[in-house]
Amino acid sequence: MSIVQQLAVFARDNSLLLLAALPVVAVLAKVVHYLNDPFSLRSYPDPFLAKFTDAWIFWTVTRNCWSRSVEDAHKIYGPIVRIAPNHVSIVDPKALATVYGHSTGFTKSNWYDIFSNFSITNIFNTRSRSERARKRRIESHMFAPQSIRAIEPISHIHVHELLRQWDGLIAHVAEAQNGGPDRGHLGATAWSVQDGRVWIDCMTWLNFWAFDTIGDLVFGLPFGMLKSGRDTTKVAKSPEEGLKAIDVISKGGDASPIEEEEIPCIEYLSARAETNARLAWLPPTWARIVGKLPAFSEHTLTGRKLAAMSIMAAGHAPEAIMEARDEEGEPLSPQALSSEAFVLMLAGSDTISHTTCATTYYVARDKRILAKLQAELDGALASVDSDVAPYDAVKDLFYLDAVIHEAQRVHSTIGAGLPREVPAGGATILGHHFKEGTTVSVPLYRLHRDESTWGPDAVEFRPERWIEASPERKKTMMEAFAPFSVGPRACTGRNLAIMQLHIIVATLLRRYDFALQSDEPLQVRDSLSRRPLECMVGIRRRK
Ligand code: HEM
Repeated sequence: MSIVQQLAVFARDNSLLLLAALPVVAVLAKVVHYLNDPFSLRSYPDPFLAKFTDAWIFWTVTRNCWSRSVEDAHKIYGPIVRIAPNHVSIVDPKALATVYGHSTGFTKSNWYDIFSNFSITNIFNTRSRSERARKRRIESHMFAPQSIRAIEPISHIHVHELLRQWDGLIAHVAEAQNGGPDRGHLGATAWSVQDGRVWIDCMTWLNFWAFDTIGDLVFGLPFGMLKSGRDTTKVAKSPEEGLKAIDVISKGGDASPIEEEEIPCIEYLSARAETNARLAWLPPTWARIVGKLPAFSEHTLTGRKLAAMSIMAAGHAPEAIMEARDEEGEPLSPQALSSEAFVLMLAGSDTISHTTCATTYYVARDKRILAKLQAELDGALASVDSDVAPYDAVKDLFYLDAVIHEAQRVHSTIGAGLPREVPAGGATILGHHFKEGTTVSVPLYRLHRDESTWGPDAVEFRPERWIEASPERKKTMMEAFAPFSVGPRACTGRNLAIMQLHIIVATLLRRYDFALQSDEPLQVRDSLSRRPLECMVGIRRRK
């Protein structure tokens, strides 16, 4: 009998024993990898499990406390912490320039690979410099200051619609006083009347507003969520049919009508983004296997439905995207167009609604801050004949700016450490040398709350800190403030985001008086984006 045959017989006769040995072998492999220390990271302090496996960070993200857990680890272990066998988290503003800056050669790590629909790369997850530069040129033009200003009137349409709905809800207060109902629903959203105010979940409404706006601004395709009060979007029932239609449209033809269905796209996008942020920490084969387990069945479904949504959006893509060319000078394929549409839809909606919700929460929690902001807005908008604040009238207001900065700092909508790979030849960060291929990140939530930069009141929401600071102090603060990240992979939509935030915060906080139901901290799902779960506010008209 040959040795192979002998092994086969042994395996057959001892299958149970071998099965039992598998976990032991897996653990031993991790311990050997740790002792071998291929990236020379053993000297860095770490949570125990993180020495051996990505399971610590996977579990942290699964429990929806990514930023908070990494912050806790830094509080215990100091500014440089190993959070996975090959991943070091560094809290120091000086590390930002090296890890994310221009010309340092760091690339996005393979954690981003999972963030693609249609299995092709997009502007968010590509690691190719030339592909990213090409796509960025197109989108930089779309989001340049002059392009943004040109679309401001479209942005106003959706703020007007939000005001119309909220004014309608406030009318229930008077009706309830005259014997009308004191609770009910508008679309899928609940309202109730109490203490002379109508109480609503502003997170839900801000989501509707942000999705309608980005759909309209970028694709000329408002979803109509504000009008219906529902998270609902029409998509192609069959993604394949949708792709064929885009192919026809992009070649100048007229596509025949395709069958459509309605999906809750906000719910699906959030669920998909959260699951991706978890699975991305697993090796690719494991991610594929785990993603197919019954517990993740929603993941496959949402992937298909969201693909259909991005296909619909791509069918309406603006000329700038439609005219884009690939490396061979060919027009982008329907899949590539849809993949870009997906990124813009996701990156440009949630982030804005989460930041606006957090700003509203922090301002409503403190009557002094609310009154001070309203006084500034009343002065600046006294002669403006429009319900919606024009950007020109509010873009340079000191206190409004300070409020938005402070909300971005304290809430940190993107609070995670965005993982980057050390380039060929290795890199030295704060005097520590890291080998090529090591993953490093600077956790934004922790950076935004580090007492060594922000002082003993770092966790407090105090907009005044931005106004009182001396020029030197302000410089130090700005160096540690990176809500849109920094360097070549920083947020492409930053100008649009800043304009949107000024307009919506100024308009809502001037028109309405806000109260919170309780002093409880804002509950968030803390994944790649820190998503407020619910924010119940009592509103009434000020004037
Ligand atoms: C308050 C709102 C926003 C915040 C806090 C924000 C934050 C960020 C951050 C931190 C990144 C870097 C992500 C990474 O490296 O993994 C990013 C990237 C990006 N953002 Fe935003 N963003 C906001 C709004 C927008 C808007 C309105 C758009 C466009 C419609 C947009 C489009 C993008 C794109 C395309 C990228 C990928 C850029 C690249 O990798 O080269 N974002 N954003």
